[in-house]
Amino acid sequence: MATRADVPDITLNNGVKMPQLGLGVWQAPVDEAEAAVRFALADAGYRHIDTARIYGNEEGVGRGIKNSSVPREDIFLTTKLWNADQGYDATLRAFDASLKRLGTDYVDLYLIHWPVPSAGKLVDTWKALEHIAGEGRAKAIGVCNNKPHHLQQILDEGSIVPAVNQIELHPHFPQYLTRAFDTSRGIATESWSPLGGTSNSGWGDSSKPNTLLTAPELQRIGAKYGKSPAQVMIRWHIENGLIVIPKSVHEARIRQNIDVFDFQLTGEDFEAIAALDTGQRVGADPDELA
Ligand SMILES: NC(=O)C1=CN([C@@H]2O[C@H](COP(=O)(O)OP(=O)(O)OC[C@H]3O[C@@H](n4cnc5c(N)ncnc54)[C@H](OP(=O)(O)O)[C@@H]3O)[C@@H](O)[C@H]2O)C=CC1
Ligand SMILES: O=C1CO[C@H](CO)[C@@H](O)[C@@H]1O
Repeated sequence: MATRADVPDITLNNGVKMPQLGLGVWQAPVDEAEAAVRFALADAGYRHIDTARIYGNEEGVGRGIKNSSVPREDIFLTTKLWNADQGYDATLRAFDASLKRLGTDYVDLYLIHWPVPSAGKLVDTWKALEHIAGEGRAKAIGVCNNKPHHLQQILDEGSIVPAVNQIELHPHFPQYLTRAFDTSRGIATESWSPLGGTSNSGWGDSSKPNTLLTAPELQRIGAKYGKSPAQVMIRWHIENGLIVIPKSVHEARIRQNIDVFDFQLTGEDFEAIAALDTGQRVGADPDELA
């Protein structure tokens, strides 16, 4: 069984250490999130949880953390500012409300959820995150769903370089360009929907079935190591230096998804996975999400 000691840390650009693998909880109702978080922390060796205001389960995540009996300081907790709360003052209020729901007095990482170009509030919102970081109530701050031209606004007008850019990233959509930009600016890239996402996941017309979890190529690679397609994909993110947050609410899968530290992909495996690039997102294009 994998243990906490198996999961490497990524050192962020401000020196904060972030476990490279965590548990995502999008679409987990509050009670399921509570149970999944408790199990992941207390029984499966996870020390990193990814939630968001918009997931509606911050209370459950907070309770799961408390019930796990793992000390808060040993856990890396991320939440995110929702689009409707952008703007300097609204962000400060939204952050306080998230902390209250989570039952904690700090988060390890606070992220702006979408750039929302049509609102024109990205930089003001970023300045509020800088204020929160200055108070020590977020150990690190970052963004989600930023293309290089969104990040450039923050780099030009902000004082702190984002620690993390959390973006859609999986074998169908490997995001080479944004990854290269992030790396060149010292920003860690974190993969969302790292397994290709949940089928019919609520993205409206852009919702697509998950074809990666049953992909014959990933099954073939996994068979060599006694691993599932999900484990092959998680290993692919890890070996690519990406932070990865697979979501599951099932105990066996939560355990399976952290059991990826006893095998290594070969060059041929990487080539076969690279061939799965279709350029297809499962989620929204950040320039189109208003
Ligand atoms: N910043 C952003 O804009 C976004 C961030 N995120 C974050 O990223 C996380 C992960 O992305 P998400 O979209 O949830 O999708 P994932 O790519 O993590 O896939 C989750 C789906 O895969 C299933 N699954 C998980 N493990 C296995 C396994 N071992 N074998 C078979 N099926 C499995 C889950 O089912 P089950 O639960 O039933 O096991 C679920 O249906 C989110 O939970 C959220 O925290 C996600 C979207 C956008
Ligand atoms: O993280 C995410 C999942 O939930 C949201 C929708 O409800 C998305 O917009 C977002 O990117």
